Amino acid sequence: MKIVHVASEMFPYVKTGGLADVVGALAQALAQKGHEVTVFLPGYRAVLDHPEVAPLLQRTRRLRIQMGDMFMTGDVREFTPEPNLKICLICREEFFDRRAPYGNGERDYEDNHHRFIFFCKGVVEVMRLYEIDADVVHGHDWQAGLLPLLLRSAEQRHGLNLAMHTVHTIHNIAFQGLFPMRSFYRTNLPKEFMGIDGVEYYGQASMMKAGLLFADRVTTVSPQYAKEIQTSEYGCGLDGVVQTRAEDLVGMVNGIDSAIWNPATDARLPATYSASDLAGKTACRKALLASQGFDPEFSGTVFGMVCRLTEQKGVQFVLANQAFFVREEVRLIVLGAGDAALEEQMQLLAAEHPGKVAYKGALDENLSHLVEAGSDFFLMPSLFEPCGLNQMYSQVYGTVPVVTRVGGLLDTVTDIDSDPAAGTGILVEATDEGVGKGLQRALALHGDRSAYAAVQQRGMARDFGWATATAAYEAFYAELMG
Ligand SMILES: Nc1ncnc2c1ncn2[C@@H]1O[C@H](COP(=O)(O)OP(=O)(O)O[C@H]2O[C@H](CO)[C@@H](O)[C@H](O)[C@H]2O)[C@@H](O)[C@H]1O
Repeated sequence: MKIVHVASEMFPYVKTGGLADVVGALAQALAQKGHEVTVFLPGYRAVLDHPEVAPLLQRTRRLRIQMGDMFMTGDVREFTPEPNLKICLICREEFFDRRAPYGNGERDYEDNHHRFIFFCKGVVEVMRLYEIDADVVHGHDWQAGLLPLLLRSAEQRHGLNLAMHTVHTIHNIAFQGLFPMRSFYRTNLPKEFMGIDGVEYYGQASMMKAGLLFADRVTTVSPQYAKEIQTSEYGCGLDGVVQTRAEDLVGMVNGIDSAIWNPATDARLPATYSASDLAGKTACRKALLASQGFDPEFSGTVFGMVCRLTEQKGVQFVLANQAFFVREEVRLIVLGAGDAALEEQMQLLAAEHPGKVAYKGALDENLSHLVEAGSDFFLMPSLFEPCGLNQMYSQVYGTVPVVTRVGGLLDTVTDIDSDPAAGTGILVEATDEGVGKGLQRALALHGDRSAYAAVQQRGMARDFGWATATAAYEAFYAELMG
C-alpha cells in the first residue's frame, strides 16, 4: 500500500510526547512490512539540525502556498532514513525555525494556526507536485486536522486524485487547535465549511473538529478511550461530534518500539537485563539513586515518574500525597517539564526534602530510560489517558505501574487485586485518596518480596511490541480499501 502519514512529531527527529514515539514506530514498522510510506513533518529547527538528518537532507523543491489573499513561499526537503520510508519536511523559516514546536514554554505561539494551515497546505501541494496518489492519507492530532478538507478541495480544484482514503487519529482530544474564525479565510476553503456543520466550535474554528468530521475514518489509541471521548466527562466538548462518527471510530492500542524500549538491549542504561536475570536492574537502580544524590544502597521503595508535567498526568495527585513520600521510607524521582505552576510545586517539594524527593524539569531521554529501569514502581495516575506508553515500558522493564482506571491504562494494565493470577500493576481511582491508597498498596506489595517478584515477572512477560498494533493498522487499512 502507499501510505502517507502527516504529523507534527516523529521520534527520533522531534518529540515532545508520545505522539512522536507512535508516529516513528508505526511508520517504520509499516515500511519494514513492505508498504511505501511517506511521513510529512514540519521542517522544525530540531529536525533540520538533527545529526541523523542533516547529512541526508536534500532540498527538493520550492513551494508557493496560497494563504488567503497572499502567497507564502517555502520549500520541501526530504530524506530516506531506510528503504520504503521517506520523510518530507515542509519548511518555512519564519514558521518552523524556532526553539520549540508549539510555544516558548510560557505560552503557545500566537501564529500556530497559520503555521499548521501552511503545513497542511504544504503537504497537499507536495502530494500534487509529486503526483502521490496515496491509498491512505493518515493525519495525527489537531495539527493535521484540516488535511482531509484541504485534500478533497485540492482534488476538486485540480481535477485529480491525491488520496483514496483519509484517516484521522486522535492521540489527545484535549488539544484541539482552536483559532479565531477571522483567520479561516487563510485556508481558502469554501465558506460553507465555516458553520456548525464545518469547523465552527463555539465561535472559533477547530482543527481537531475538522479532522473528526471530514476524515473517512477516525481512530484513537485505545478501545477504552474510544468509548470515553463519546461522553461529556472525557470528550472535552467534542463528545457530540465524536458521537456522530461512532460508526467510523475505532480504538487501537499503541505498541512500544522494542528496538528502543527493551531492557535486554537498551544502550542508554548502565546495565542491561532480562526476566531471567535481574542483576542489571539492580545496577540500574543503584545508578538512578546515585544520579539523584541518594544512597545507591537504599533498600526502601523507589517511585519513579516521567511525563509532561500537566494535570492530565495526575501530577496534582502526587503533590497532594506529599506527606506519604516525606513520612515513609521511600524515594520519589520525577522527570518532567510542562505546566509552570506544577513545575514550581515539584521543585519546592524536592528542595524541601532533598534526601527523599528528586525532580528534574527537563526533557532527558537517557534519564527517562534510567527511571523506567531503576524504579520499583512507576507512577502514572492520569486524569485521562488516551493510551499511554510509560505504563507499557514499565511492565517490560520489571517496574510495577501504579495507574488510574482510565483510557488505555485500563486496557493495558491488569490489577493485582482484581486478578491476582494475572495482575501486572496497581489500578486506582483518579482522586487524591485513590492515589494515596495505591501508594500504600505499592508499599505493601514491595514488602512481600515474592509477591512483588511474581508481579514483576508477569509484566516482563507481556508483549507490547508494535507487531500487534501494526497488524491492526494493516487490517484496518485493508478493510478501508475494501
Ligand atoms: N521529561 C521527559 N524526558 C524524556 N522523555 C519524556 C519526558 N516527558 C515525557 N517523556 C516521554 O514522552 C512519552 C510520553 O508518552 P505518553 O504516550 O505516555 O504521553 P503523551 O501524553 O505525551 O501522548 C499522547 O499521545 C500518546 C500517543 O498516542 C498517547 O499514548 C497518550 O495517551 C497521549 O496523551 C514517553 O516516551 C515518555 O518517556
